[in-house]
Amino acid sequence: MADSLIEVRDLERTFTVRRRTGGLRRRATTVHAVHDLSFDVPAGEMVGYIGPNGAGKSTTVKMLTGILVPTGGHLRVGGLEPAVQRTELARRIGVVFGQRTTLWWDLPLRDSFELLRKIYRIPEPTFRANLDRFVELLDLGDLLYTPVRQLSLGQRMRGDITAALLHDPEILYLDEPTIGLDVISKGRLREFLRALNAENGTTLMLTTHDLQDIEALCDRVIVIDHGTTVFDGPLAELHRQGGSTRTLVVDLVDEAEPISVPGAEVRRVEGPRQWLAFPADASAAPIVSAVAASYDVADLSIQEPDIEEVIRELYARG
Ligand SMILES: Nc1ncnc2c1ncn2[C@@H]1O[C@H](COP(=O)(O)OP(=O)(O)OP(=O)(O)O)[C@@H](O)[C@H]1O
Repeated sequence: MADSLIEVRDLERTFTVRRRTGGLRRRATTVHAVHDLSFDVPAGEMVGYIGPNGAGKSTTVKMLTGILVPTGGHLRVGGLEPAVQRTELARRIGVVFGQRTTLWWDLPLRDSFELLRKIYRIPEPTFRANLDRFVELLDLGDLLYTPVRQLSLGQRMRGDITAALLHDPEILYLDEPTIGLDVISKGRLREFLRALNAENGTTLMLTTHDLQDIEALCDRVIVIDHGTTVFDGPLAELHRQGGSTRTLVVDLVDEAEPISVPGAEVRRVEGPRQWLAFPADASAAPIVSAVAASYDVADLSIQEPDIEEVIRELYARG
């Protein structure tokens, strides 16, 4: 695809590992961490890259950032070959790892940022404008002179995100950015990332086990398992393929027999409350009308499909 910012074709990465076969013997075996992987990401997209443990997510991101060399296939990021043009690529990408920091542990945040300015040769006006903007948006003002090791996880994450964005990267890779954060911090971070994408057009590739991150941020999801794509499409399509359902929760005025209406099926009854499942891509309106027409209803609510369930099914099938 001509206008893809990230182009991955038939990508392969194998590792040779020596496994004990009993006694002192070891036999070399080949692990296919990434196998026959293909996808494209156009500029400005927010993509969720998910899969079970050991699926090959980190290996893919390491190849995309040039840390690892592919053993086969084709890979271009912004027209560059990551492992060969790693320095050039570094100026165009930002990387954030939820589990470890790229900041200098003993230095105040401000000094870490200053070092990054020098490393990336960020022009002074760009640096100052970006720093001011992110410090304000991420509420870092009071923390600039605190050594990184004294920051809480949420504060450190905001520092790491600022560090990854000071040089105006076109692509931001985020690996478990909300891990360990409380609900409020997660929400603020997601809001910030949405705004970054909308205002700067930054392409986001998000690797996470937190599917709420995906639901909050990504229109598109790539699911990999055993190193290869098992799903690539909109989140809504993932729900559809997973055969997922929405649930209409009906509170009747009095207890009654299970409700019988076309297009929905009673899954549970507890006193006057009944849970009716219907296909996630169907409209709730005719079901709500049918229930209201035939029963005395005190209250109604709709529960959205459980994405965790959908993903679990997909992994189980793979
Ligand atoms: N340096 C390495 N040497 C040998 N095997 C490796 C190496 N790096 C990764 N692997 C193997 O490749 C496979 C994919 O690993 P990878 O770390 O990419 O998975 P992941 O999807 O990121 O998993 P997680 O969600 O647990 O982080 C695993 O089987 C892993 O053991």
